Amino acid sequence: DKKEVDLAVQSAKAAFKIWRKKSGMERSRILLEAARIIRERKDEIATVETINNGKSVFEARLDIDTSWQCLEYYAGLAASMGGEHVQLPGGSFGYTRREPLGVCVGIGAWNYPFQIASWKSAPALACGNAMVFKPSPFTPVSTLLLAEIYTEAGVPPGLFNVVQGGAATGQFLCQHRDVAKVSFTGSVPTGKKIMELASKGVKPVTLELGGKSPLIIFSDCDIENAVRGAMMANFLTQGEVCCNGTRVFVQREILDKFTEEVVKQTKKIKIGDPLEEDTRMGPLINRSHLQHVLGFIEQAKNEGAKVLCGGDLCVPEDPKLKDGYYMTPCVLGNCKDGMTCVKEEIFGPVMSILSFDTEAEVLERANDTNFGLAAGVFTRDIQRAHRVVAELQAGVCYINNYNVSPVELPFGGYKMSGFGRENGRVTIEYYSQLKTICVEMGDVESVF
Ligand SMILES: NC(=O)c1ccc[n+]([C@@H]2O[C@H](COP(=O)([O-])OP(=O)(O)OC[C@H]3O[C@@H](n4cnc5c(N)ncnc54)[C@H](O)[C@@H]3O)[C@@H](O)[C@H]2O)c1
Ligand SMILES: C[N+](C)(C)CCCC=O
Repeated sequence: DKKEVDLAVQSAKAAFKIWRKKSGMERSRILLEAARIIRERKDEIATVETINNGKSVFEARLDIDTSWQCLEYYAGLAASMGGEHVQLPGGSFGYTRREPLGVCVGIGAWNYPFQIASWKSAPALACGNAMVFKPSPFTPVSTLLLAEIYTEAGVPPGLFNVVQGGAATGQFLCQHRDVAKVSFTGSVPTGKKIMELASKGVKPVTLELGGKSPLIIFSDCDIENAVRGAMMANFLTQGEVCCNGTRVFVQREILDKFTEEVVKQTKKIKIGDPLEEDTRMGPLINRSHLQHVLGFIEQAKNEGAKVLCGGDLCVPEDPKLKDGYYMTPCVLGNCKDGMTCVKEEIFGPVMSILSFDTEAEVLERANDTNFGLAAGVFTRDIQRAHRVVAELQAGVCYINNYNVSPVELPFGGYKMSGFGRENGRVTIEYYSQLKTICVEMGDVESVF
């Protein structure tokens, strides 16, 4: 509630006073220690994440890898954050300092709970800020492990605080007068509300929102690779991934061959207990979301799409899983641009296949959306690959791969998929502010 939010912010504010005085090297050492502990506890954290979210433990381990890698990356940058020196006439000069913002708020979605908390807190802390983080109420647990780890690694108590709650708690955080910035990951409707709330206090925001990304498969591609790419683009974390390439545009010459192979591979995905080593798809986040996703498939059928596989409620054989929120991953054929399944973010394991003939046509159709988070292209023609990504209206573009996320590269959207970035060097700019200092070496030349 409001009182707890205030306590968390005050505690972060007190810790910020200590943390901002530390040198970049000192902050770096503590972040590296936190990264080491995450690596050491990787299996345990991944297990908690699987119980938290339902994704397979195999995949959760990959999320934990990108989390400690992010801490290591910003630990590496912490000591080299600096400004510039500018010479002015008469021996005068100016310089800039890159300074932290203060108490930053992180608000997370439920699909990558530990990873989102790490991707926000690592650059925030590296820049000298404190953070109060609110995970989704559907996945409240794993972020607490991150707080425990930061404390064990040596950050001042309160520097990374976790508050639990839903929309009301998030609103208190966005409106708090001692909060300097809000970084949000979640849906477009919530992102708009957060931007509005933050604007009242003129607080900068980073918005990592939803998507409906295109994946373009040209007939000269390596088909096996393209099929693997399309699987990566659609079925990680039960399809509950913001940057998924759910509009799969396939050039007509290879449509049948590609579709046959993608359906074959989709049917092979092992669904079941996400804690088992060979499971590759667990349950969706909750019953209402499962119904929501199944509803999109019904609507797709009504609008003329053809279910090529999956799309059904799934009851695994294991009796302990009978009430789980499982569904079979779905491939939809005969899709057209105007269908709901092609236009709206489904956030479930549903791939829509569309055919195309020419490069110009597919670019026009791929960009015909309000979203702009990601896009992909599969081709062996390197000139075409670069020409196409230059035209795609998306913040993250993949050539001959999809949904990999090296932390060295910035991640974030165009258009209604948000603004600001996570990861990469540029994110330092989103968690710091620039101070200009102008130094006079002569006398004041007053105009009065
Ligand atoms: N671009 C990205 O990096 C990225 C990553 C993951 C998920 N997403 C997007 O997130 C969405 C799914 O996640 P979700 O269902 O948790 O999203 P959501 O918008 O419902 O909730 C996200 C977070 O915001 C909080 N919240 C809800 N209403 C709020 C309000 N009025 N003020 C402040 N906080 C509020 C929630 O409690 C939760 O912590 C999808 O649209 C997906 O594409 C984007
Ligand atoms: C790690 N991925 C797959 C690129 C997902 C990033 C966060 C999106 O929901």
